[in-house]
Amino acid sequence: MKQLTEQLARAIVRPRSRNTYKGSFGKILIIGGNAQYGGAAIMSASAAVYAGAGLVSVATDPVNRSALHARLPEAMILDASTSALETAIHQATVIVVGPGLGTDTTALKILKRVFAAVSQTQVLIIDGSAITLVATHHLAYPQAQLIWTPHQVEWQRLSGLALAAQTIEASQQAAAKIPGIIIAKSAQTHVFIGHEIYANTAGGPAMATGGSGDTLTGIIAAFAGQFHPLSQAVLAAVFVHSHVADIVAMNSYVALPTMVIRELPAYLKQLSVSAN
Ligand SMILES: NC(=O)C1=CN([C@@H]2O[C@H](COP(=O)(O)OP(=O)(O)OC[C@H]3O[C@@H](n4cnc5c(N)ncnc54)[C@H](O)[C@@H]3O)[C@@H](O)[C@H]2O)[C@@H](O)CC1
Ligand SMILES: Nc1ncnc2c1ncn2[C@@H]1O[C@H](COP(=O)(O)OP(=O)(O)O)[C@@H](O)[C@H]1O
Ligand SMILES: [Mg+2]
Repeated sequence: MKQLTEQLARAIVRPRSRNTYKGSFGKILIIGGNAQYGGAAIMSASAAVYAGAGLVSVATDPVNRSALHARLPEAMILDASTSALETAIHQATVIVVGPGLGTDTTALKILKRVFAAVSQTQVLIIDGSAITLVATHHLAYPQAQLIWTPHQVEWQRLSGLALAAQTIEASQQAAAKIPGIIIAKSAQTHVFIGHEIYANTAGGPAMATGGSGDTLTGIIAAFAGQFHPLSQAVLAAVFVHSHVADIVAMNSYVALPTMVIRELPAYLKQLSVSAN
């Protein structure tokens, strides 16, 4: 087992080349946020913008329009229930589906449309409600570069492993049957990539607050849009999310997602200029 450390993040978060534009840093589409959980999509999109994504769009319930624009004018918005969803999917390089999507029939319909529209070259991050829907409805895995971000209960649904049975060995065996990268989130997050296992060295109980996982999806998306190879970008994102929360937690009892998001640009700048 390998450790996820700052060294890995430092190696991938480098200064930006001069001859670039917004299209050079990923076109991210976040799909989620129903009428109840609009905040989840806003946190995911905010994390993507603050982690350096070039362009971020949010496909959501239209009820979230004013809140999203007020909180995050950098993001574009579309109604997830219209054919604008398919158009946006085709234009995106990295897609997140699930934060605050919900698990009702509307959510299931949206998820099936996403799975039908994505292509093999696109990165698809499957989180939260989308994981629950895949597990409960036994959906076929889509053709894309998949990244799964289950918390322990979602991992139970997806892998069939009860919480007490989620040993590293059992989780690795279950992960091997699912295509893509699995980020098994907990107080001790493990990332399963092929035959390799990475243990996160950062993070703590200040992160135990709603929206922490939604925030992680945005950071992964932004890193996948900016840095290569994908596996290193994902590993760096997991570390950076938790490490920035640790920085916030030095002076704060809770590392609220919005606080972590606000700290991202300064930490990424620091990483990019520090010697390897
Ligand atoms: N502000 C917002 O809009 C928020 C929206 N959220 C969205 O709400 C939807 C449901 O997410 P939930 O995470 O509640 O998922 P679930 O609906 O799957 O609920 C998981 C349940 O298991 C419990 N639990 C026990 N052990 C746990 C563990 N180790 N890790 C996680 N949960 C554990 C939780 O308390 C919860 O009752 C997702 O789409 C998510 O993105 C949440 O992220 C919270 C914040
Ligand atoms: N006690 C803890 N120690 C370390 N990390 C934690 C702890 N509690 C939560 N986290 C992290 O916070 C995130 C929670 O994700 P998730 O449960 O999906 O949140 P949400 O769906 O509310 O956004 C994960 O990245 C998890 O590793
Ligand atoms: Mg979650």
